[in-house]
Amino acid sequence: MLLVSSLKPKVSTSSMGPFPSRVKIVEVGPRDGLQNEKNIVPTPVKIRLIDMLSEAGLPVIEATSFVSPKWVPQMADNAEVLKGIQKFPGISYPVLTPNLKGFQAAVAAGAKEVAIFGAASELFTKKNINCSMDESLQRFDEIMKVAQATGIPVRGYISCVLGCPYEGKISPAKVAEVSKKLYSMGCYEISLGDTIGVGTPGIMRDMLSAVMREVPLTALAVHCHDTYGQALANTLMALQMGVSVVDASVAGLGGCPYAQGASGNLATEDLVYMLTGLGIDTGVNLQKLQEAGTFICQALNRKTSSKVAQATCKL
Ligand SMILES: CC(C)(COP(=O)([O-])OP(=O)([O-])OC[C@H]1O[C@@H](n2cnc3c(N)ncnc32)[C@H](O)[C@@H]1OP(=O)([O-])[O-])[C@@H](O)C(=O)NCCC(=O)NCCSC(=O)C[C@@](C)(O)CC(=O)[O-]
Repeated sequence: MLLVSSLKPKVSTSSMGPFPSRVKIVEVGPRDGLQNEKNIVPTPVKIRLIDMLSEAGLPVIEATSFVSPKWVPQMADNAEVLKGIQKFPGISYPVLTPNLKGFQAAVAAGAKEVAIFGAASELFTKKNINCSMDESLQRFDEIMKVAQATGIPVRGYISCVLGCPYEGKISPAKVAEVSKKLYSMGCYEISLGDTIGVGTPGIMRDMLSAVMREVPLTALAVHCHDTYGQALANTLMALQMGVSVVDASVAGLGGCPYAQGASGNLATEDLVYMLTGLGIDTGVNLQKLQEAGTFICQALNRKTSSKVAQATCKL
């Protein structure tokens, strides 16, 4: 016979409130989803994908990144992509900028919002953007000063929040410290990335509890990769703790080229399906989103990683 005490959840639920009534989905497929693709995706395909995602009603679509083309050749057509997409009213099309050079190129190509990207790991920062964490913050500060002077909102990413491919475990205190720095610098939102998808809901809870002491909940987003099949569960934990901004990638595409072992992001289709089931509003049309997923998978000659798309596939 099972004792009642053994049925008690091990995870404390003291920090959990009701789910948010609305969730903002940040679609990262065109950038995070494609950046690791070996074969260069034709620019018109990238543009069509973003237009289809706009038609599906995603409120934020990360369009590309203004990084070194030697480091990430797939994003070398950043200006053409940004200039070529239809800009739907009410939808933001942010781009990644690692330094002032990238920021200036992005603005010249018409970017109205950018994202800087740091990490809670010294080794990952070196591998990803070739500098120390302190140097990265100096570069971000340079971007922030010009962005604030020109009225460009800046989002901040922190990678490796639940584990690092080079350093292993990352303490919640470290993530909280970096989050506080980026928020104090002026980032309007901090996206917490489980870059290699090693986290579990308990670790997510501990990390978020620490970050929430430094940054208002309304300024936090989660960005989960699905390497160990935990992305949806980790996201659900974040939602239960009050986070209302979630990054996801159509068809579950994605992965950072400088994070060994990184696999795809949480599939946007699966996220929308779960949120709809919970009665949480996203403004996204699942049917149109799936059409975008089918389009990009056909273009990449790839099977979708979205469970929802697999389940509803007519073939
Ligand atoms: C940061 C750098 C540029 C430093 O790279 P570096 O080699 O140290 O840069 P440098 O300043 O010494 O310059 C070297 C060359 O790059 C050029 N350069 C310099 N900056 C730029 C720029 N912005 N755009 C275009 N070109 C640039 C520069 O002009 C020069 O050109 P050369 O004289 O040799 O011809 C490089 O390390 C880089 O581009 N890294 C980007 C890596 C990347 O994109 N990673 C993936 C995104 S992060 C991610 O996926 C995680 C996330 C956000 O999704 C969240 C999560 O899941 O955790």
